Amino acid sequence: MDISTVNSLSYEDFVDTFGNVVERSPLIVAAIWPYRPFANLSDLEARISELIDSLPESGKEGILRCHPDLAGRDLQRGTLTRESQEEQSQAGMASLNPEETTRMYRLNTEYKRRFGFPFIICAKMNNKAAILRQLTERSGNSQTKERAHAIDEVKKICNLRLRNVVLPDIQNKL
Ligand SMILES: NC(=O)NC1=NC(=O)NC1=O
Repeated sequence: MDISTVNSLSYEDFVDTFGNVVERSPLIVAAIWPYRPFANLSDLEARISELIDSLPESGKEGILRCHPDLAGRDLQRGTLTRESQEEQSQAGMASLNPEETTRMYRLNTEYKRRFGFPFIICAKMNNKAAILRQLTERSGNSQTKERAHAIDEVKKICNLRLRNVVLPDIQNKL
């Protein structure tokens, strides 16, 4: 849809359409609906980013805790959201061998024990090797640095999900 269609949505339709651009956190888009009309896709992205940044650290960590592990319980059970399923599969998380699955589980468990939220990376911008490398490298970060890094990844995931629904700005001008 184009940005004028986005701006014409009722808040119910807006939340129905965009409610999962931040994984399992529809409150975020419900909160920015009153900022319409959005000038373009970038404006919509900026409003979401500003809302996230305005949250206290506990709120940011709450967003992080709404994300499923990569190659974790939800993937195994088939209970991932449609978006997460597609993203994780595309990054090879659904086709790990037993050794890789065990390694992901062990690293994810250690990461969650250390930080109190799951390891988050924009799967669509990475492959299996990059994800494992990042999970290892980022596990050494401070709480503050890692929370900020994870929020940046949430925004990348959000922006890609938005592009699946809203035509990028340039197409509106053609
Ligand atoms: N823990 C995660 O990073 N999860 C995810 N990243 C994505 O890009 N999709 C997910 O489900």
